Amino acid sequence: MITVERLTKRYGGFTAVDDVSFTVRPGRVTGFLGPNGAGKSTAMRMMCGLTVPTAGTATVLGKPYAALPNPARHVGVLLDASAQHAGRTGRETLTLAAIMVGADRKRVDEMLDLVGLTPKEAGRRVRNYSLGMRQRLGIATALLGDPQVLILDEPVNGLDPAGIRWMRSLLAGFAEQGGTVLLSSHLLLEMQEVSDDLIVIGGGKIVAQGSKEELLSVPGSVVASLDDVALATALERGGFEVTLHAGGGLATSAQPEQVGVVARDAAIALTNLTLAQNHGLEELFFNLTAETAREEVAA
Ligand SMILES: Nc1ncnc2c1ncn2[C@@H]1O[C@H](COP(=O)(O)OP(=O)(O)OP(=O)(O)O)[C@@H](O)[C@H]1O
Repeated sequence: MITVERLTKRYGGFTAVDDVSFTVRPGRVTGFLGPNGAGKSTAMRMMCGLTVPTAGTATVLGKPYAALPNPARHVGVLLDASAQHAGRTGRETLTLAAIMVGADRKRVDEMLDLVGLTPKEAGRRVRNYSLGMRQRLGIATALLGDPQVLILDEPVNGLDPAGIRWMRSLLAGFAEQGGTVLLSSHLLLEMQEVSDDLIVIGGGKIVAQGSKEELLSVPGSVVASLDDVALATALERGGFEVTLHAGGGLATSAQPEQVGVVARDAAIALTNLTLAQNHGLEELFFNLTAETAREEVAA
């Protein structure tokens, strides 16, 4: 469990993270989404004790990260896959991490195997790794201490399609065993696939949070009839919201069967009736962050 309460970070007069509160639950994969500069990395760094908050708190498993005894045993962190020592081999990187964490040395081979780095690749220096290989090594390091919580900044960045699929099943498996996963990504469709819960941030503020189902469900219908004006009046009288649909006809908060009943009672013939289309995370993302994106353009 990660609990963030009223977390704020100011750099001079600029507020990078603005009074942010959320909970990341165990047993779930939580996606942290937002446009460039939204404040994702800053918030994650504060959760891991790397950036000091101006105000508010972030706790992991009930304690500030820095107060956890041997934190890598509890929290696996991957904030910047490029930040690994370029002159060491992958195996050396993991072996050193195992010594520091106090993990059994045989975990090194287990983790290399888990993240799909071959013995030959593990023997190469990190400076010769592709971004995807660095991500795999970063994940191996994060998992080394057998943590209950994972905090991963853009972990699928640089992974090929097979790597993305592998990461998806790894994170789902981790959450299934009761682990807590927070990951940020720009890959909206990927987030839609992998996440159970979503937190959307824009301009340093949380603009939406909830389960994927809650955030992506668009209850309602699109309807056309022989008399849309009369149908709109009848629907509104029934307590439903009605707007003009961009593609013609009406969009309403009423479910198709409710539209059918209203139309029947008002003796209006329908010419088309469909469940409202769910345009997915991409549309949600652009709608929710449009205001901050416009501000950025205007600035
Ligand atoms: N040390 C710093 N000093 C001044 N401003 C900073 C500092 N660190 C981050 N910022 C600013 O805070 C804002 C949020 O940055 P952050 O890296 O958290 O965004 P992000 O959502 O992770 O973006 P991206 O997706 O591009 O990585 C940006 O405008 C950034 O320039």
